Amino acid sequence: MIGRLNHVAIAVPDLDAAVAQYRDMLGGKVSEPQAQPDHGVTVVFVELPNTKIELLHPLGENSPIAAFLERNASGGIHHICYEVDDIYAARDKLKAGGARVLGDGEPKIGAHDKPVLFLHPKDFCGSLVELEQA
Ligand SMILES: C[C@@H](C(=O)O)C(=O)SCCNC(=O)CCNC(=O)[C@H](O)C(C)(C)COP(=O)(O)OP(=O)(O)OC[C@H]1O[C@@H](n2cnc3c(N)ncnc32)[C@H](O)[C@@H]1OP(=O)(O)O
Ligand SMILES: [Co+2]
Repeated sequence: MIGRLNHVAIAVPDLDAAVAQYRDMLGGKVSEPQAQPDHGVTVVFVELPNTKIELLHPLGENSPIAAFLERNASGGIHHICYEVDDIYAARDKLKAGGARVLGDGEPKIGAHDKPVLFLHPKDFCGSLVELEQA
């Protein structure tokens, strides 16, 4: 069911510093910051030849990454995003298998303008999983 690795997300306390580090020290190709108010984050993508790194910074009052950054003051790997061919079929299979689909269970439009869903980290080896419609 899961396909390509779309991105690995890193929550960062200082987005400008993270962008400078990825661009200037690591030589990465970085995007402009994109506000994602529906997701409570601002994102910057670092494009690698085989995947992307998503730098995440909280946006707004109830950001879902706020508690994570409180626990990880210097930042940390926050989620991994796999592509799936049919996000509704994937969701239904996961729910039937007892996995917790976060939020109201309906896909939201993600940073690539495609539907995304999140799965509870406690159900997947302690790692928050994002699924993105391929
Ligand atoms: C733009 C879009 C895109 O790419 O298209 C995005 O990525 S948006 C990216 C941002 N959006 C999301 O993350 C949406 C889905 N995320 C959520 O709904 C939330 O972040 C939760 C996953 C439910 C966690 O929320 P919160 O940290 O407030 O919950 P909590 O403090 O009660 O934590 C419950 C337990 O899960 C653990 N926990 C929390 N976040 C975790 C993470 N990212 N990775 C691994 N473990 C994690 C905590 O340590 C805790 O474990 P213990 O109980 O053992 O202490
Ligand atoms: Co993501």
